[in-house]
Amino acid sequence: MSDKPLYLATSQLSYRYGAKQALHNLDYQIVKGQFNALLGANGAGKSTLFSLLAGLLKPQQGQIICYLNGKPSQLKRPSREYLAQLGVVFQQSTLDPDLSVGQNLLYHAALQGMAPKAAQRSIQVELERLQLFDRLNDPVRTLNGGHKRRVEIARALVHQPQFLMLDEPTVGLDLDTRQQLTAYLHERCQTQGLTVLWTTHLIEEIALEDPVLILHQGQAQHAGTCANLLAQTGANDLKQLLQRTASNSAQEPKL
Ligand SMILES: Nc1ncnc2c1ncn2[C@@H]1O[C@H](COP(=O)(O)OP(=O)(O)OP(=O)(O)O)[C@@H](O)[C@H]1O
Repeated sequence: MSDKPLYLATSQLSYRYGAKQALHNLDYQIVKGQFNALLGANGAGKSTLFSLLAGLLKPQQGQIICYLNGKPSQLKRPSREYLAQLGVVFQQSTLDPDLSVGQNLLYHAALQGMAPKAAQRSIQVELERLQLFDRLNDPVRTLNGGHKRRVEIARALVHQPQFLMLDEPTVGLDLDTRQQLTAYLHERCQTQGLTVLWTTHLIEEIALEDPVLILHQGQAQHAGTCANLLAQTGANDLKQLLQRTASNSAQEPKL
C-alpha cells in the first residue's frame, strides 16, 4: 500500500476476451502527482488495463476506485467529472492530418465544453510549453513524428486535466525525442501536480523515483518505486528485472 495520496486504484480487477484472460485479480495503485510507469512485455495486459482506466472497457470483475476529491469512490462507469479530469494519448495518432495544429486542438477543446477564448488561451500556453506555438497554423501532416506526438500531448492537456494517460507514446521516436517528452511530463508532475500514467516497454524512460508496475500475463509481478524494486530484487536495472520476469515465467502455468 502506498503511503502517498492516490489518484486511482484497482482492486482484484479482471478482464478476459473470450477464453483469453488478459488481466487477473489486479491490485494496482496510481500515485497522485507522479509519473506512474506501466511496464510489461507484449501481451502482458497493458492496453487492456489502459482501456479499463480510460472507460473504454467495463470491468468484468473487481473494482476501479477513483480519489478525485481525495475520497475513494468506485468508478462503475466513467462519470462526467472523471472524464473532465482525464487526458488520453493513444498509441495510434488520432489527429486529423488535414487540419492545422490549432484546429485540431480547438476541436478537442470544444468537445470538452471550453469557451472559445479560454480554449485559445490554453492552446497557446500548451503549445508554447512544448515549443510548438509557431506551428499553430500548419497542417498536421507537415509535422515530423516527434512534433505530432507533442501536439497530441498538448491536445490532451488543453482542458487542464489532473490525470494524463499515454499508451506507448514514444513508439517509433528517436532517443532524444523520447527523453524530451519524458522530461517534460516529469516536470509537469513536479511543478503542477499532474498525475501521469505512462505505458511503455522502454525502460530508459523511467526515473528511479517513479512508481512502476510490471505486468506479466495479466498479473502484477512487481510494484513500487523503480529504486525500491531494484533494491528489493537485487536487479541492476529494470531491464534485468524484466528479463528475470520473462525467464521465471517460462515454466509457469498459463492463466
Ligand atoms: N480483442 C481481443 N480479443 C482477444 N484477445 C485479446 C484482445 N485484445 C487483447 N487480447 C489478448 O489479451 C492479452 C493482453 O493484451 P494487451 O493488448 O492488453 O497486452 P499489451 O501488454 O498491451 O500488449 P502490447 O504491448 O502487444 O500491446 C494478450 O494475450 C492479447 O492477445
